[in-house]
Amino acid sequence: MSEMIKVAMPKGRIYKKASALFREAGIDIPDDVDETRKLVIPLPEIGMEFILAKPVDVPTYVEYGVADIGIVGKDVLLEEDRDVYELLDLGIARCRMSVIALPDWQPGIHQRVATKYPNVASRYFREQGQQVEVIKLNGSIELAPLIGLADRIVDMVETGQTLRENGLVETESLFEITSRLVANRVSYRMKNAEIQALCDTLASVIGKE
Ligand SMILES: Nc1ncnc2c1ncn2[C@@H]1O[C@H](COP(=O)(O)OP(=O)(O)OP(=O)(O)O)[C@@H](O)[C@H]1O
Ligand SMILES: O=P(O)(O)OC[C@H]1O[C@H](OP(=O)(O)OP(=O)(O)O)[C@H](O)[C@@H]1O
Repeated sequence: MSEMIKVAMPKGRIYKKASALFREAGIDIPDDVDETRKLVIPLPEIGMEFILAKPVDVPTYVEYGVADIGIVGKDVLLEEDRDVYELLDLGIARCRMSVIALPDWQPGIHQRVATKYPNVASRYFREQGQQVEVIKLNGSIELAPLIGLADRIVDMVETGQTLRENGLVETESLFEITSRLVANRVSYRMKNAEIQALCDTLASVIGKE
């Protein structure tokens, strides 16, 4: 008998794209979970249980092994630095992580950068030899340069609409971001057949949707 796989699934943007990919691969999962308040969704017919998590917490559940696998943006993996095994680039929820500024931005003596990704931003500016103060925010990051909290931000750009509507410009693109399938290291050994089968099934439809 094959073992049940516990999957940490991020609610929100990624869930919608991931569910389309699963369905394309012939795995029947709910196409939306925004309506439900239930956090643990048993799916015995496909041998899985979904744990509906905040995107940023997915690597934590997987590292601790309370989820065997998870789906998470590369941005979160870069920021959280959790010990998980990155199995597959799903090619979904594509965007980029960039440095963004007001069009007339000039490097000053004391520079401040606002971001949801303080570890990534600090690492990047250190590598560039730029001394900056990094300020952690949790959303609406584009506000920071508009109202004078920071000179620049590090944030996600997808369509560029948020930048355009707020008169901001992208000065550097740091990383291309997509969602990844990650696994707990022990689960990957103990439930290898099931996890590898899922990986192969998803791999066969990546980029086709
Ligand atoms: N335009 C985008 N802006 C931000 N993240 C994006 C974008 N496009 C794709 N992504 C991916 O989606 C993930 C964020 O998903 P979502 O916006 O649902 O969550 P969140 O805002 O981090 O979560 P929550 O609001 O629940 O705290 C990112 O980690 C990234 O990998
Ligand atoms: O290039 P675009 O297509 O405009 O997408 C980028 C925007 O989307 C995300 O914000 P989100 O909607 O998640 O809101 P938040 O910043 O409040 O989390 C991101 O932080 C950018 O602000």
